[in-house]
Amino acid sequence: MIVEQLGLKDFRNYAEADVSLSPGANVFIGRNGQGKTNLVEAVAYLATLGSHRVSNDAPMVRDGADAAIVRARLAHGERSVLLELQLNRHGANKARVNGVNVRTTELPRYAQVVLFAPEDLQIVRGDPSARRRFADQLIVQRSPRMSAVLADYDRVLRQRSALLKSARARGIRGEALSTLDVWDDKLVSLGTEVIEARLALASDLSAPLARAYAAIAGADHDPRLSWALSVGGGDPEEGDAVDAGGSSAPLADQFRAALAARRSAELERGLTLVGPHRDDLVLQVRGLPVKGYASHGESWSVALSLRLASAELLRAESRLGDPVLILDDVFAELDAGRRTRLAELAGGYEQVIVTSAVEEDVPDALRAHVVRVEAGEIQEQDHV
Ligand SMILES: Nc1ncnc2c1ncn2[C@@H]1O[C@H](COP(=O)(O)OP(=O)(O)OP(=O)(O)O)[C@@H](O)[C@H]1O
Repeated sequence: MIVEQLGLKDFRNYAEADVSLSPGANVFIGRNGQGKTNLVEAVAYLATLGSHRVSNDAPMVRDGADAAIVRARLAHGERSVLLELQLNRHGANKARVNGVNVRTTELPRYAQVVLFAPEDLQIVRGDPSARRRFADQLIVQRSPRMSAVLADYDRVLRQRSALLKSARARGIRGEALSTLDVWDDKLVSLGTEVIEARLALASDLSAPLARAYAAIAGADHDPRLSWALSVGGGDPEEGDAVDAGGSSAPLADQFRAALAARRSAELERGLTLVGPHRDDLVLQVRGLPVKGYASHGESWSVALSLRLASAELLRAESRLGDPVLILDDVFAELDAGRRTRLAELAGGYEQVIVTSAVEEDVPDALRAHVVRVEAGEIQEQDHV
C-alpha cells in the first residue's frame, strides 16, 4: 500500500496542508516542534484509529477549531481509494471511503500502517498495559473484526467490575451473587477469544522478531516473547511471574477455574482479577526479561524490532500489500551500523516515511523525497 496524497485541515498545528508522497522513501525534515510527527500521526491514525501519543482525540483538533479532517489517497497496486476522517471535538467522528459514509472502524480495512516512534520504548519499559495495547492494536490490524470482540470484552469487564464494586459496598458475599455467573459466562467467552488471538500473535511474531532483532542489533541475542496469563494463577498485572501453558486443560476451563478460585479476592477488592486485561507480554533477550535488565540500546532495539516484525507479519498476511512503514525520529538514536541496517530493511518496503530534525542523521538511501516542514506548513518538496 502507498499513500499518494495526504491532506489535513485543522489537524494539530496544521490549518491546511497538502503533501504528495512518493513510492519508496519519503523523509520529513524540520526543526523540533514544527509538525513532522503530526503528519505521520495523521497517516497512522487512519490505520489504527488512534494516536501513538495520546489516548483521546481532543489534542488532534487544532486549537480553536471544532473538527480536524484527515484525507488520504491510497494506492493498492492499480486501485486507488480516498479515505476521509473527521475528528470532532464534540460528537462522534465520521469517516468516508470514496465519498461514501462508513463507520470509522471500516478505515483500517483499507489502510495498513506500522509506525515506530520513541514512545514505543514504553512497550518494553512501561506497564503491562502498554504491551497489551501493542498486541491488541496488531491483532485488530491482522483481523479487523477483533476490534468488536475487544470492545465487547471491555464493556463486559466494566459491567462485571461495577457489580463487584457495588456488592462489596453492600457487604454481599460470593454465594449470594448469582447475577455474577451471567457476567462470568460472557467474560470467559470473549476473554478466551482475546487470549487465543494474543497467543497466536506471540507465536507468529516470534520468528519475524528474531530476524528483525538480528538485523538491527547485528547480533543474535535470542529475543523471545510469551504471555504471562492470569488464568494460569497469579496476577501478571501486579508483576507475578506465571508459568504460561502450565495446564493442558482447555483455556475456557482454566479461565472458569481461576475465576472461582479468586472470587472472594475479587469481592474483597471490587475488581475483576482474572482475564486478558491482567495479562502481560513477557519480552526476553539473552534469557533475561528486557524490563529491568536490558540496556537502553537493547531496549530500543527490542522496541524497534517489535514494530519491524509487526510490519513483516502484516506484509505476509495482508491483501493490501506492504504496510506503510513509518520511522518517527528514530535515526538520531542509532549508531552508524544500526542506521545502515535499518535503512536496508526499511528500503525493502513499498513505502517508508521517515521524520528527522537533522537531515544528515537519515541514511542517503532513504533521502529520495525530502519534504521540509516549518511551523505547521509544508515548505518545499524535493525529489532527488
Ligand atoms: N491541537 C493542536 N493545536 C495547535 N498546535 C498543536 C496541537 N497539537 C500540537 N500542536 C503543536 O504541534 C507542534 C508539535 O508538532 P510535532 O510533534 O509534529 O513536532 P515535530 O516536528 O515532530 O518535533 P520534534 O522534532 O521535536 O519531534 C508543537 O508546536 C505543538 O504545540
